[in-house]
Amino acid sequence: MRNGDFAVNNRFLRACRREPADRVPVWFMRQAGRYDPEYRQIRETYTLLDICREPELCARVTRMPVDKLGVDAAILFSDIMVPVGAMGMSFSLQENVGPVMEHPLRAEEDVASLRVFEPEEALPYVLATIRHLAKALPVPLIGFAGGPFTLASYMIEGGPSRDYVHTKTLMLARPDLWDRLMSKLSQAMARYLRAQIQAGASAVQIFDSWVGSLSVHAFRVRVKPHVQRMMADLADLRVPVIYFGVHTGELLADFADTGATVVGVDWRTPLDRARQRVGTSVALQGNLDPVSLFAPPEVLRREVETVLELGTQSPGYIFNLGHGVKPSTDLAQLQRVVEWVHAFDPANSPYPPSKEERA
Ligand SMILES: Cc1c2[nH]c(c1CCC(=O)O)Cc1[nH]c(c(CCC(=O)O)c1C)Cc1[nH]c(c(CCC(=O)O)c1C)Cc1[nH]c(c(C)c1CCC(=O)O)C2
Repeated sequence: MRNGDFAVNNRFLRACRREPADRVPVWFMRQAGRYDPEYRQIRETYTLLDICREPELCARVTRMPVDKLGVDAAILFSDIMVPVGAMGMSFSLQENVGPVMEHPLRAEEDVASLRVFEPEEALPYVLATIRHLAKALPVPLIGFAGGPFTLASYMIEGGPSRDYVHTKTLMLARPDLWDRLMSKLSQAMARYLRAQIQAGASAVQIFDSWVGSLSVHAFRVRVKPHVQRMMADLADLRVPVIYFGVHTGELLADFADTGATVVGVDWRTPLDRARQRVGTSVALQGNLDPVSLFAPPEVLRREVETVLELGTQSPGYIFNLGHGVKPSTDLAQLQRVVEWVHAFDPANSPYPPSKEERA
């Protein structure tokens, strides 16, 4: 049994499929993290990668926001860099910086030596965590992987970047090598996501967080075919696949055309405009500005309702932030947001859905 099968009426999975749900479903990117004092306490003893390698602890951390916030889905606690290690590249996760590679990828041989790993052999602890969670969680579990552009950017830059000069230079100067790198990354991540789904994940999200740094043309020619292949590789499993990045306003139509079930939207693009761009074949997820959580509650409430009103104008909507929860966020603000989202009645929205949609 796949996690989530227990609830055919599950609101998160229903919204992914653009089916009517009793309430608007809500979860938060980075919902397990430093805003939670209990998480910070665990991090005093364990590194992030220690947590990932310890299935019982990792399952506990994954579950914490479900119990504390009342969200409608859990996201596996891990990091997009975990499978990069399994591909043969060493890295560290540096506090307030992000992933830093031991040796950045630059040459032909570096791409050739990347391993398209076997998930059960290379990352058994991730799959053990999912199996553990699939039995115990009261809500669906979202598995995830990094998108090929975002993973390539960390590998090539050697760490976080503002302008992706090395990454884009390789893409422009060596399109053949770039395509080989994209092929390996998308194949490895599709296999990894397949293994997560087979272990019990009910949906998966591809975090291509930084792909919005590309022009529409570069995305179409150099990245989109690989994302389409990933989606096609997973299609037989029939679970929702969410594709997300920031600064992707101009890419949204192409995102919808990858074969994704759900398109994640950052806070810059209003959801009604996002809907015009993606059409009606996908669900939308997003897109409250994570900084809104620092506003006084009454201001936050208006921000949440604006997002809800725009999101619920068409079927298939999942409330989320436009990017991850910031570490200094107040946990009580997240609790309030969940409460307000669940109290929201799409029928009382200024843009009520049709009778058919609410049937
Ligand atoms: C780009 C990216 C990374 N990792 C991830 C992305 C894509 C999402 C995004 O765009 O934010 C994905 C990720 N990383 C983590 C999760 C866990 C699940 C969840 O969302 O709750 C997820 C889904 C844990 C983590 N991964 C990381 C933390 C930070 C806290 C810690 O070190 O314990 C967490 C909770 C470390 C990390 N790892 C990465 C960054 C930029 C950082 C932050 C560095 C810092 O601010 O200290 C790479």
